[in-house]
Amino acid sequence: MYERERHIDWETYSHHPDPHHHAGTGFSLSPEQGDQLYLLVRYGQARTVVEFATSLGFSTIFLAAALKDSGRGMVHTAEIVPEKVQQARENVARAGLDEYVTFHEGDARKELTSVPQGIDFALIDGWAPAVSLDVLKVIEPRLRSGALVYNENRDREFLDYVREQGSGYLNLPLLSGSAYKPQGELSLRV
Ligand SMILES: C[S@@+](CC[C@H](N)C(=O)[O-])C[C@H]1O[C@@H](n2cnc3c(N)ncnc32)[C@H](O)[C@@H]1O
Repeated sequence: MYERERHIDWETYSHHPDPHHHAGTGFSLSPEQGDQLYLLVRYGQARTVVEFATSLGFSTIFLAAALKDSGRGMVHTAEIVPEKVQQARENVARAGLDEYVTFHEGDARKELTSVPQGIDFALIDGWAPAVSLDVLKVIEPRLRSGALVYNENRDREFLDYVREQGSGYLNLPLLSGSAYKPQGELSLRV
């Protein structure tokens, strides 16, 4: 899944805002961050997990593995690029985790409105700052008290929102130990 990323010069890289321009590139989080997600989901005994966005299914696999290893649960994951959804389905199936994943193909702002109440854990990793905050607002009424939200890209609008006084979140920058994706933001819904 890292094949194309390995050839990107991140110093000079300029991101095209249309996700359909990147059908073959995962922009996947690091294995270290995958391990962090796995641990957080296991520790929180999460059952209902939401993910924005699937991409090629790398983070989905860590989230679903945590649910499988703790006994049950479902990852509801949304992705707007159809080719990526297809590849992610194959990757998740190859990992033997398809019964723990519901794929939502389309815009996460619409697709994630059908996720059930009582979300325990959410990964926000869309690389689209305004969309990240929109997605948080879509799922917010269904976050249980004590739910964790992990924003992988620390989007500015998102950080301003969760850090505002009285926001209903407690926040913590989380180091991943990875040079590629060094830091995320973990927010607890109070
Ligand atoms: C950084 S990648 C996600 C990486 C993934 N979490 C992983 O670690 O494997 C961001 C993804 O968000 C998708 N995306 C961007 N805007 C979206 C939207 N409005 N709805 C759904 N997916 C979107 C892109 O197509 C891209 O695949």
